[in-house]
Amino acid sequence: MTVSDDGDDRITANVLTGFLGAGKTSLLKRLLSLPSLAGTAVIINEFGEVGLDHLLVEAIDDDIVLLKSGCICCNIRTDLKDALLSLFERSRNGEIPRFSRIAIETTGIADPAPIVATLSADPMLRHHFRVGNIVTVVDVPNGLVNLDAFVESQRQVAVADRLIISKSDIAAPEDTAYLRARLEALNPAAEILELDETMQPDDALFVRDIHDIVARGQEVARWLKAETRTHAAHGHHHDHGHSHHHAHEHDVNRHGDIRAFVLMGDAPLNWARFGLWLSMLLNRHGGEILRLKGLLDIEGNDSPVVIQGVQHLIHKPMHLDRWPDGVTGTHLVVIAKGLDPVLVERSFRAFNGLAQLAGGLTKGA
Ligand SMILES: Nc1nc2c(ncn2[C@@H]2O[C@H](COP(=O)(O)OP(=O)(O)OP(=O)(O)O)[C@@H](O)[C@H]2O)c(=O)[nH]1
Repeated sequence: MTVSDDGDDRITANVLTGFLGAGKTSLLKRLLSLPSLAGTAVIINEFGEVGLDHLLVEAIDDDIVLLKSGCICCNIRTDLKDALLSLFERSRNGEIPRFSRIAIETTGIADPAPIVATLSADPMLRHHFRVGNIVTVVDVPNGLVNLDAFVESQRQVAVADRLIISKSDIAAPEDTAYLRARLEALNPAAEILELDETMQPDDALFVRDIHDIVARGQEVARWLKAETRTHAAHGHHHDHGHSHHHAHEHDVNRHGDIRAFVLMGDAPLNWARFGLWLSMLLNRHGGEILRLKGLLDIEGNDSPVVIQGVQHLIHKPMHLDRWPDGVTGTHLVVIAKGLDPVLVERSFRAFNGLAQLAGGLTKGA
């Protein structure tokens, strides 16, 4: 086991998700061939009776646990827990090599949020594991259709820290560009990388995350870019009647009722009051909030507090040693399904003692 920069010696669990056939196993194989990721155990959740993927991931035979009892998100969270704890025990007993990281590849039709919830909410699991980057693969040939047809596909994109566009080698460049625009609109805080099967991924995909002190500033800077993106998307939305737009551009923000927006604070927040507001929001709307990430300006603190969560779970807040260049004030990126950003913004401002904005929300997508 390795001790990370922040002194946390838990095993990092990376969730790898993406729709059926998107290229998850292929990406995982390439990642596991990197020397720096050699000490990675794998759990693959197969939908259906016969699991084949484990035959494809040869490098790591013994450390693979195959969950066959259906979709991980609805009925086998106990299996996931058992599988994780069993791997942990076996490595501690010396039956299998020690591992410092675990990759959980989900079935193509899973909503990954409950997997993250299992990892972060179960006290035993939380003691041994922490959630690292959630990586979602979306392929160009089928990605758009899947996004339109399946809410699971939208959710996979919405919760991701990294979005991988696959199969651009067999697609038209304009389709790849359009998919990228859709992904940016759906999850403006994620990093988007194009990686086809012939390209070797960087280990940073798994390794560089918000827990890494060196990467933390960069990671937060990316979240803050979301503000510009949601803003641009918002403006775009109002523009869509103009005839000079390419046909694709008309519906780039069409992703059901999932949308990203940014809450901004123009004065320092009271930590207790903010915590209460957030608890109330998550109690009531935890299922609708797919992802929440941000930087908080807290009364009495010179530097910002980083906060992030998936659905109703908020990870332990972390400090950033200084404000990123050019950034001041609270910025909270919310990706939610079926929530009216104007109402969330109103309650955020009212509860935290901030003046209401004239004209309502200014930064919504
Ligand atoms: N041309 C091309 N083919 C790819 C790429 N990535 C994956 N494939 C192929 O797509 C097919 C499906 O890839 P997998 O890695 O098995 O996809 P998966 O997401 O694990 O699939 P399921 O586990 O069935 O959901 C395989 O034949 C891969 O070789 C890519 O970037 N370009």
